[in-house]
Amino acid sequence: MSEACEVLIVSETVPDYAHPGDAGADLRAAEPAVLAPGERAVVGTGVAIALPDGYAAFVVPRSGLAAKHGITIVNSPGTVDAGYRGEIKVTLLNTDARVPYSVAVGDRIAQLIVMPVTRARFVPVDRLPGSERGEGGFGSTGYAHRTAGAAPAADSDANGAAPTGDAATTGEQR
Ligand SMILES: O=c1ccn([C@H]2C[C@H](O)[C@@H](COP(=O)(O)OP(=O)(O)OP(=O)(O)O)O2)c(=O)[nH]1
Repeated sequence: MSEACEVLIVSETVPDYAHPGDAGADLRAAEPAVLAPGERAVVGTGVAIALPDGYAAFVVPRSGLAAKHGITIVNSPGTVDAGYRGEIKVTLLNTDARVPYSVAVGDRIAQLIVMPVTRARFVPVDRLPGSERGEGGFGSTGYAHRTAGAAPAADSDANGAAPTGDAATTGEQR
């Protein structure tokens, strides 16, 4: 892991990294919330930071909450800009179809990953340089393995649209 960068913070509790080597520091709820099945809520964390120039922080879900309770973040990853001085908030979503989820003050609801970011200088051109992938994407390389009966129709994608590109014309296994 690279050297720590200093992040100024205003908060009653400082987000902590649970283990050495963890990428994300846990963000805790500063207010309670109850999410009915399928419902979302914007939950404050009581944390405000000032990132150094050239850095951003990303608000990402906790895998435990996702796997055990179906709790995710609507706009994952939420982007915290270096110039943002407001409270970091988490837009939680309860994806469980039946069970409501309650958030108590102090619950760890998300994690914050601080990263250096590059700003692009966009250069308009008429044609892009060639590449091995070309325009292939959205499943163009197919599936690694499917058991019989579980495979989607070979000639359509998830929306029922016919594929384009080489796989469609060569009959390559998708
Ligand atoms: O999950 C998130 C995402 C964003 N933010 C804060 C930090 C970020 O710097 C600011 C604006 O976020 P974003 O740029 O994603 O919002 P927007 O919808 O584009 O609104 P704006 O017009 O304010 O930029 O809101 C959060 O607290 N939590």
